[in-house]
Amino acid sequence: MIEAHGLTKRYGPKTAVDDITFTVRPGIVTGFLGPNGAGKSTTMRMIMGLDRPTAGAVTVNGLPYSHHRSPLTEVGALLEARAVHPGRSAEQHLRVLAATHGFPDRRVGEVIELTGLESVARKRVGGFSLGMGQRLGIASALLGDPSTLILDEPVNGLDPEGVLWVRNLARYLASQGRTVFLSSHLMSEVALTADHVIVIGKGKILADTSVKDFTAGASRKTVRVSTPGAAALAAAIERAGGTAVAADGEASVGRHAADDALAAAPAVPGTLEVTGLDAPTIGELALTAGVALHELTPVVSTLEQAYMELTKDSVEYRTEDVSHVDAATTTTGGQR
Ligand SMILES: Nc1ncnc2c1ncn2[C@@H]1O[C@H](COP(=O)(O)OP(=O)(O)OP(=O)(O)O)[C@@H](O)[C@H]1O
Repeated sequence: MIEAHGLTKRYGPKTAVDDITFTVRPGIVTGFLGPNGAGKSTTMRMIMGLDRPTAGAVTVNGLPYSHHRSPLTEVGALLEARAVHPGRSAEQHLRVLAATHGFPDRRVGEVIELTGLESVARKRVGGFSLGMGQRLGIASALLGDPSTLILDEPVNGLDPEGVLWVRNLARYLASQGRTVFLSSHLMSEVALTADHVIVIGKGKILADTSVKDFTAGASRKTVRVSTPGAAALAAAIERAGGTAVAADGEASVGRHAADDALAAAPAVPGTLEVTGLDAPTIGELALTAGVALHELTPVVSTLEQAYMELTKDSVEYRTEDVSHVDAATTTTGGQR
C-alpha cells in the first residue's frame, strides 16, 4: 500500500509535483499515467526516498521508505536504467545484491526463473538487449520478495513479446496480493494492464479512477451530422436536449448561435458534432424539421483520445506532428 498526502516537490521555481493525495492499493495493478514532464518519475522517486518532498508525505506500508528497517523487502523498484557492472553476469549481479541485503541465495534462482532469465543468467550484462536489461531490473526489484512494486515505464523500448511479458507479470504479482504501481505514458497500455489508473498532469492529479470507469466515460458517443440545414437542425437538437457543435471546431452552433443563424439563413450548410442524442433520434428530428441529411454517423471516441483530452492542457512539450496536435485537441472527431 502506498499513501501520499499533500505530496509536493519544487525544484527552484518549478513545481514538479503539486500537492497530490492518493492511495495505491494492494491486490491490483495501478497505472500511473501522464504526459512527459507530468511528475511521474519525481513522485516515484519520492516514494522510494530518493527525493525529499518539499511538503507533504508519502508512505509505503505505513512508513516512509527510509524508516523501514529492511526497505527492499517492503518495496522493489524499477526506476530508470540502474547501474549494473557490465562485466558481471546477471546471476553474479543478483548474487551481489542478495548478499549485500542479506537475502537468501536461493532467491537469486527464484527471481531468475520468474523473470525468464535462465538462458542468459551466466552471460555478461554488458551485452544484454534492452528487454533483457529490463527483465534483470525487475528481477532485482523482486529479490527482496517485496509486497509493493514500483515500475517506472517498464514497457519502454520493449518488443511486443516483452510488453506482453511485463503485462502478465504485473497482473500475476498483483494476484498474489502485492501492490503494483506502474507508470506509462500510454493509456492503451495501462488499459490492458491495470485495474485502476491515476492520471497526473503538470504535477496535479487529473483522474483517480478504475480503468473500467475511465473506459466507460471515454466511450462517450457523438454523432456526426452533415446537412444543408445545419442551423435549423442544431436548433431542433438543442430543443430536444442535445448539444450541437460545428464539426470544424471554429464556430459553436449552440442554441443562441443556431437561433440567430436560423433567423438569418435557415439553410446554412455544415457538419455538426452532436452529443446527448442518438442517431435515430437525430434522423427523426431532421425529418420533422424538414431538413435533409447528407451524413449521420455515430462516432465513439477512443480511450487514447479521452486521455489526450484530459491531459491536453498539461502537455509540456508539444511536437510539431500535426496528427498529434489534432488528436490532442479534438475528442469528438473519433474513429469510425
Ligand atoms: N532534478 C530536477 N531539477 C529540476 N527540474 C526537474 C528535476 N527533475 C524533474 N524536474 C522537472 O519536473 C517536472 C516533472 O518531471 P518528471 O521527470 O517527474 O516527469 P515525468 O512525468 O516522469 O516525465 P517523463 O515521462 O518525461 O519522465 C518536469 O518539468 C521536469 O523538467
